[in-house]
Amino acid sequence: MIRVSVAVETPQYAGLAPCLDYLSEQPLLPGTLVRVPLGKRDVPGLVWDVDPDAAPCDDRLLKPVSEVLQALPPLDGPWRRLIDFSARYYQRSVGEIALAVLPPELRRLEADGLDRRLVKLARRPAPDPSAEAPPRPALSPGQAAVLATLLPACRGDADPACHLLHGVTGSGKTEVYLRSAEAALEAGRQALVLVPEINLTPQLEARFAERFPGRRLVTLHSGLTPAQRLQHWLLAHLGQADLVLGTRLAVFCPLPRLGVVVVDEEHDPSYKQQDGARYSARDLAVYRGHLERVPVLLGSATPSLETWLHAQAGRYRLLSLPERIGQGELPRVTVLDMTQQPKPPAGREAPPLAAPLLQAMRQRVERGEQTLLFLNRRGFAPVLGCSACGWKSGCPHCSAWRVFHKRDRTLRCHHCGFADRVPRACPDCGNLDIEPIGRGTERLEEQVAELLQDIERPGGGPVRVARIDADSTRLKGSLEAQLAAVHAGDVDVLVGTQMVTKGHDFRRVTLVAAVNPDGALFTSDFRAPERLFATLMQAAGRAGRDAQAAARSEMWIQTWTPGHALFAALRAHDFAAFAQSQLAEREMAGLPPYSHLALLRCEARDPAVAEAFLREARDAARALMPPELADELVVYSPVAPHVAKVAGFERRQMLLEARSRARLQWLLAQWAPQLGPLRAAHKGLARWAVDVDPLDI
Ligand SMILES: Nc1ncnc2c1ncn2[C@@H]1O[C@H](COP(=O)(O)OP(=O)(O)OP(=O)(O)O)[C@@H](O)[C@H]1O
Ligand SMILES: [Zn+2]
Repeated sequence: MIRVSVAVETPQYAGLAPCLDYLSEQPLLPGTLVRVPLGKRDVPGLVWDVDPDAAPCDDRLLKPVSEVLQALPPLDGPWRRLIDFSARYYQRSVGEIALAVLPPELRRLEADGLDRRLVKLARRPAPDPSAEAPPRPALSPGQAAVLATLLPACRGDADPACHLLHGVTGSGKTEVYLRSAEAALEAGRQALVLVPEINLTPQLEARFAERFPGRRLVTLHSGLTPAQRLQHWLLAHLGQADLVLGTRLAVFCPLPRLGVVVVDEEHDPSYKQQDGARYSARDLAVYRGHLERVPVLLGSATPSLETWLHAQAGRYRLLSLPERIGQGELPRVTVLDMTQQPKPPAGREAPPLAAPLLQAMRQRVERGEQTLLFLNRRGFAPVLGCSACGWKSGCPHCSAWRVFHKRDRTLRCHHCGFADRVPRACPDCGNLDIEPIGRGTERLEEQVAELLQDIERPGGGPVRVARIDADSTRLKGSLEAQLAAVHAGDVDVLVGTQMVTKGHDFRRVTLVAAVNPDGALFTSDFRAPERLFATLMQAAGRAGRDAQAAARSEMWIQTWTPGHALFAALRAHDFAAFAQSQLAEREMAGLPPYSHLALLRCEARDPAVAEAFLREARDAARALMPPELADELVVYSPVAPHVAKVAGFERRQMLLEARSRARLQWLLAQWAPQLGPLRAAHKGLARWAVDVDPLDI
């Protein structure tokens, strides 16, 4: 019998070694999928590289491997190094990450089941390699220049590097992705393309499928059925899929012939996983490129400040597309000072849209063009209140208001999901006059239809108002149908949340308006201005994408803080200026990307339990710190986050801040292993997790 080291899904804090030892009758290559006994169960595991520093143990105590899934080629060395790195960096065990990123179906399968799947897969017809692709557009001069730098690396003829493709909205970044992928494919390699949310951009998938009809394209995201996900993953791993288009989890997809990694909208927060191993797929994509010596292409009109700083410092190669395709202009930005708008009569609510904006919308309707209204709040009203006694629709389980949804007459908590019917009268005083306070997309949709009801469309009939948000797109296929209606011109005004601001190539929209985006600025998160700027710039980018209409395209912003520097930069479409001013502020304040953070989060029913755990964790971290590092590493005391109570659990968090990534990693490597045992001493603690490079603070 031969001893093998196996990664199984045990959390790091369980106090077990990163991999467990088992016995096998035959030698097993690292990366082989096996099933092994653990406790009373049989669990999936991956044979891992033997750690030369591991303590020797007695073979007589070891159990044999239960089953070897021979039919699956072993996961290769670069894949295992990516997992090793992720585990180390995000403070998880190797097995926790390695198994968690396999398709759930694969983890369940036994050897027979896997064999059957593979036979079935082999019977699938391969795409016809002679299928003809539609003619490609001639490159713009900007695209040609960018590709001259990129293509040699995608073919494998030049040194790989990480590139930032900073291209304004509508500058044709997708065409650059397509050509980069094409170069890799022609060199016999595979391309990995990451997108923030695949369902939001069915257009992108369609464009890739259309461009490469003779190639096999697979998608990987959480919306697939377990069987589809396994099938797509297998095709990638077996080298039969040439292109993988997926969300953050696809960064871990095994690709034996990887040739290029593209990360579209690299600034998007959804690249960061918010539970389990809280990894950043964008950051891991960069690491993977480095590891496998393939070029990485990060694309955005509004890069994250982390990426922008890397590009400025020359660590990433900066490629720019400063102009829209067809020399189309970017929309003219108007900042509407809401403090200067006429006051409504006493006792009346101000209208949702200021008169000049409404006028601009009327013009669009009359010309048969579309307007997009962006309001980042779904539901009818964020709160319901009683004017007599001051009662408000709080959530009994969270420190948050419940949102009034008019369509099904419910009050719903967007944090814990708790919902019930809207009361007929105030639950506290019985007053019948309970009113919505504020406005969400549902209400805006209703109000816009009312405000525009007196105008006639050129085609006849009333103005058609539609809404796209998480509520209107709950049913499968409904988002695609609604987007198709917008593309077909069957909608005059589209009201929506962030969902409508991202990535869509709307050809008929000439006016985009942000209705009161200020709220986003008044949070304690230091990234709030960066996020809002990106959102507004992306939203503006949905207007005037048809070069012929670009000159009359506009972006309007209704704001109570028109003096904010963010709006001046937006008016000038000057990302660089905005980034520079934000970076200067961050540097002064010692915030990322000039410092590096880790957060320990936890929750308990009793806040005292959460706080006691964090206080001890804090003291443990401080005890580890040599005095000479006092100004390089700061360990903060526990605090409550913005929404402190969710679903009956009190949340608390504590922050570690370091001058350098290496220092932070050094501290984490010693501190994190202490947290498991520490947690055991705090009965009543429900959950806890270390979040390295947290996004929301
Ligand atoms: N070389 C080209 N010739 C003609 N049309 C092009 C060319 N490149 C891109 N386009 C078209 O220009 C439009 C905008 O391109 P694309 O959607 O790639 O922009 P983008 O930079 O990704 O924008 P965003 O950041 O807003 O998503 C698309 O309709 C695309 O088909
Ligand atoms: Zn709640």
